[in-house]
Amino acid sequence: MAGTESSGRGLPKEPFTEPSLALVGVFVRESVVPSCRCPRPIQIKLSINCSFSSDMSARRVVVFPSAAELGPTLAHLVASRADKALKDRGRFTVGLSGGSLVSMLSKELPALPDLDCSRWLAGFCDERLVPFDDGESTYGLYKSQLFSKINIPDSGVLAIDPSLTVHECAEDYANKLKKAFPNEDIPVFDVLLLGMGPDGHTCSLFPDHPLLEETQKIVAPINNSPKPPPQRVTMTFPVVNSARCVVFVSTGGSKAAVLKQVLEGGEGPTLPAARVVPSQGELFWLIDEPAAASLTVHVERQSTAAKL
Ligand SMILES: O=C1O[C@H](COP(=O)(O)O)[C@@H](O)[C@H](O)[C@H]1O
Repeated sequence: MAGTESSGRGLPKEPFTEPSLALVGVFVRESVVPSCRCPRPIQIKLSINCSFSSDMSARRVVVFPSAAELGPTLAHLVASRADKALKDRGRFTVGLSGGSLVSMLSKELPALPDLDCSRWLAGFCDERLVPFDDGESTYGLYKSQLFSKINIPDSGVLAIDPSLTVHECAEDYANKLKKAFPNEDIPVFDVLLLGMGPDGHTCSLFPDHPLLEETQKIVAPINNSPKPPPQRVTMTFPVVNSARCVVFVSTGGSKAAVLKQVLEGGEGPTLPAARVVPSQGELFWLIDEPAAASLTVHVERQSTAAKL
């Protein structure tokens, strides 16, 4: 929706547009129609409802010429939210995703000058249930490509235990999150970094899967992932939508069709990525021109390292 983009915590940016406006006028008076003998009250209700969904007003879709030009902005965004979190709460909590994000973050974060990750707590939005030395292990990839290059302590990384069964693993990881967020029923991450598959999945929340309706668990097991490997654990929507800031990164022409469906809607059930609507947080979609090729919604265009 053009002109209703927002920069933070659901507050409209510019031009100012009240996200929800409801005017209800009720007039009650006695009948003054001479021919009417009964002094029955006449009640007229006027109702004007202008509703803009707050999720739409909070979303920012930012398009870069290429993935290479998007990367530095992603790193700046993470670093700026980290600075704020460290000032406000003394630590920065971030949820990482696998897939194409691993290499982008591993290149861009260590390139930032003066990045201090000593008070970071990094978890995983989803994880594949494979040994850490398997090429499919998201933790394994981040350990070798990113954690080895930044000063995050081992205690600052919340990893799964791949020796457990998938159900035990989800429960164990949920307990680790609860321990890390002792004052919150649902962990509130400062930033969640998400990817989206060409089928519209995000985390390991796949289209038409019963896990999309999970409201009780904060982490769920999945035994039948349509994308290999089949056994995974994933954060659920209650956690994803509680974050202070959610950042999707989606690049390449193979994402164009699904991105259009997710950002503009269409026929059929709402895809998992479109169900990411932080209840009070920021929502960014950082995409490149090939991925944005079919979009008709309002987008912001940036050519180089932008400060978001
Ligand atoms: O399997 C997964 O895929 C998604 C999307 O990955 P991408 O390579 O298309 O960006 C990823 O976000 C998720 O963490 C991962 O487990």
